[in-house]
Amino acid sequence: MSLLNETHAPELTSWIDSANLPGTDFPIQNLPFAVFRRAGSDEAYRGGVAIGDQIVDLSLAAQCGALAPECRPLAAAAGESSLNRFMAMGQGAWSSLRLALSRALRGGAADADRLAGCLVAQADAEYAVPARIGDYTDFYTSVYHATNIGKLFRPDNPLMPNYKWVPIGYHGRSSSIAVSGQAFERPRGQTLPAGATEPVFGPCKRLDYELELGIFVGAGNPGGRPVSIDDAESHVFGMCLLNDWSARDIQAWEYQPLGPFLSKNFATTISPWIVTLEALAPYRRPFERPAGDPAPLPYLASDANRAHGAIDIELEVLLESASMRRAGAGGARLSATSYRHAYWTVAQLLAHHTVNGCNLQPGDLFGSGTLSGPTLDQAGALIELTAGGKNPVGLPDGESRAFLEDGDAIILRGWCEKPGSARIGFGECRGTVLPALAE
Ligand SMILES: O=C(O)/C=C/C(=O)CC(=O)CC(=O)O
Ligand SMILES: [Ca+2]
Ligand SMILES: [Mg+2]
Repeated sequence: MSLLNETHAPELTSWIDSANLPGTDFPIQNLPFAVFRRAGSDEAYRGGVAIGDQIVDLSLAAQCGALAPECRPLAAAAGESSLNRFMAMGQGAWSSLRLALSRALRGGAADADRLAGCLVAQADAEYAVPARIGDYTDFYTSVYHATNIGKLFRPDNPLMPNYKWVPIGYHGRSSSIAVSGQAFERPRGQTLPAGATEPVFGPCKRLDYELELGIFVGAGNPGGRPVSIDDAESHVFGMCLLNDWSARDIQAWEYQPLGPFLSKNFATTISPWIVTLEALAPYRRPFERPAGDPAPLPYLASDANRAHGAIDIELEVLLESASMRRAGAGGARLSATSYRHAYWTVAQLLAHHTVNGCNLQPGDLFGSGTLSGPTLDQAGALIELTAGGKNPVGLPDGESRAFLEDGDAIILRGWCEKPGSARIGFGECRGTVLPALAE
């Protein structure tokens, strides 16, 4: 069965000119969802869809008459101050609204003038976390990250024997997830200095980022009713960029035996735009395991997952120091990789999460886990790029970084691109480190 439909046709163009420019993240084939309002206003936040450099205000679009009557309740749900009710409506609803918007935004659309009255420029907008995130789970799906970081934390046993059998994850903290633009104080906590036998308390000295994708659950499942691998993707609303800020010195001291706790729960930043799985359909590819690796257990395997379980999403991390920001120089690229290197697919993560009877709810969020690729320049965290801080990376302003300094901003970007298909972009995810609170 083809995953493609008329909304993916590469020749489609919009009556909004900026959506037709080469290199835009948001052509008419993308149509990602966010929650926004005019920056600095006290307007209510509402749902919108990106098109070029504009946002279609879905709360207005539901009433403007440009959409077919049967789609207006869908636009009204997606136009609320969080996307949860729309997410709960399921894949048929998401697909119907996407098709209606695609048709209404195409060149020559009959009611373009009505929809034109529902546009807000992205340059004038500010964003909110797009859903009420009830529960947040962070996975560990890059075998390269697991091996690299495992060597640093557990030199004798870098890749644990369970890794190739079970998708590893931990339960994170949903209420400290914020949208791109987040700034947070450097965390303080307990660490064990090298060679010491007792911990000290103070500001984190090894603050790191993690390049991840976020996966938003759409339709949930009741407790006791696992989702099969073949149904799993119908429960996924879409994907965003995610930075799992990590205090490595706090992590190294606290993580055994129950996993990360205060080292990762102080801040997590996501991009405002959620790109639907439907928009990503042209970039699906076969999911392959290296020869000799064990076949997944049957509940984690299916023909469809093998045929197109992986997704080719290009990813990059940039660092902008305070001095680079003052100079207006923009960020410098630290690394780039692709989501196609992941060891577990989105469908496997969701099937695994529910296999014990665990329920998922609309708006729940998964982190993919740090997305490091096979070579060192594809590493998704500083601890890997700098070999635990031993080999600092140089920056264009002459400074270097073993770990993050106060004032540093980390910018994540993601996009899909190939000949014969429209570019599908994720926008950006930016977060800034503030100095720690005074002792
Ligand atoms: O290997 C470890 O002990 C810990 C690794 C992590 O930092 C956990 C994590 O957040 C998982 C990931 O992002 O892949
Ligand atoms: Ca992580
Ligand atoms: Mg985190």
